[in-house]
Amino acid sequence: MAAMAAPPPAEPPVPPGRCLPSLLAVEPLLFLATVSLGLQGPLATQYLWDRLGAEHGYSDRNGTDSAGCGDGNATADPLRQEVEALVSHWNLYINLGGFFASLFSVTLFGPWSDSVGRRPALILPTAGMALQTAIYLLVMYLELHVAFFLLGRILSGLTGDYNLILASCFSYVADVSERRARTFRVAILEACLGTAGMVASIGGGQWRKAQGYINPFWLAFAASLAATLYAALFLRESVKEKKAAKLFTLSHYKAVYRLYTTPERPSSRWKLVLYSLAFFLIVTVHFGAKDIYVVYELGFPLCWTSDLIGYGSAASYLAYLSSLVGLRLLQLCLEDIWVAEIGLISNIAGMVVISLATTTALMFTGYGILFLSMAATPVIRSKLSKLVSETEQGALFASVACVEGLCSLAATGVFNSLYPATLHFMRGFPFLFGAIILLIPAAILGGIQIWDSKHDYNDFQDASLSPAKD
Ligand SMILES: Nc1nc(=O)c2nc(CNc3ccc(C(=O)N[C@@H](CCC(=O)O)C(=O)O)cc3)cnc2[nH]1
Repeated sequence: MAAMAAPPPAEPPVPPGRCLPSLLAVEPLLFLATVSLGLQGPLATQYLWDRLGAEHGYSDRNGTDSAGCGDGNATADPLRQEVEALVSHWNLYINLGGFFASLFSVTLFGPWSDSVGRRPALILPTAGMALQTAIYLLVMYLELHVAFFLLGRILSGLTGDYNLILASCFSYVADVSERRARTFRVAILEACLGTAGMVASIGGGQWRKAQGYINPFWLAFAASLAATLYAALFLRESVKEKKAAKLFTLSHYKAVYRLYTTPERPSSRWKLVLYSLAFFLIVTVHFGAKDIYVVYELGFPLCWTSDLIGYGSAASYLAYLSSLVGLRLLQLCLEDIWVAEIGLISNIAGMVVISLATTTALMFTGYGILFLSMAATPVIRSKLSKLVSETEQGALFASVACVEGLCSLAATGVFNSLYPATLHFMRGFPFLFGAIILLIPAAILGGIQIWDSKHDYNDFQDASLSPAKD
């Protein structure tokens, strides 16, 4: 693609008359919000288990951890099956409620933030998350009906939820980064996400075992409140030309629609669609694999105990950090898109090894091979961001956040039903399936790059001109 002569963005001015430090880093906010989310998810599921189990006279304190190793006794208990079904139904209602509420709000607030600035679009969803955690705490203290979980999630969904936080953070980074440095800045943000996930999942699990739900949930509340205060008091605005804009108008939805229908250049339209498709497939496979790691590791022949499962989870989160380092090093000698291809190869190879893993050593080898697997998504995010103008970043990342919400639903649906259906002929089949699916984004990214380089060749009519790097 020919380099557009975009000037590096000027640092946004510090608002006059503010005495508080004004930071240009959105990373701490994403870290706090992700810790809060990462603590809440498993704790809420576990709470549902114990509450619904107690209501139905089933008292297995270990809940989901005690699936047993290959003997099938634990899963054959009809009461257990009933509770399992209830928990997964409630989880599904809560997730669907949150998804549909945030679908409307993210596509409203995202484009709105292109006019009024990113800070309002960060304060609102973090406050919504704090409200949700507060409602969950009330449910736990007062033993209210679990349907209040759904209410809390829908209220948080209406303020944009975690999806809007992600969208606003990535738009923020796009606002403040130079085009060439963007991929790495996006990767840093993703690494924050991974580190926070690791802290929350390992710390949260141990803490719950020691003290129950309430205290870790207070931390989740504190983390989302801290994120809100950070956005309100410390974060500097990144949108350079703010203007007042009405919130409740259809024009915000139209801005998202326009992205895909009337982009600056004709070729941008199908590139947006293809990159989004590649993003959808990659993230769906990642979420889907995450969903079934634990059951896969608990079952025969791996039969992992809870501490090994903790190490496995840590290893899968480490991929965010190793991918960041790998991306930086590979960027020294390769174009971004080839770094993404290497990331996908690492992902495919790792998933194949995991699908065949019969021993602990082989399983960890698989996790090891996945060390570059998180390098592809920052490249795609950065490519997408460069296809639209500076004033459309909010709209773009809002649509990417919706794609990510869809990934979550698709992954849960496909991988959670594929696993039990293929258990009898190959336990690791869903991982192999994921590896095969990843060939599609690999082909899409390669195809676009080859098309781009041919296009540049035609434009310049000079075989010696190398394609511009962005
Ligand atoms: N089915 C399912 N499984 C999950 O584990 C899950 N986790 C979340 C928690 N939220 C999130 C959101 C974003 C990222 C994330 O890492 N996003 C990066 C990279 C995506 C990737 O390459 O996998 C990003 O760029 O958005 C992780 C967890 C949401 N839905 C889920 N859905």
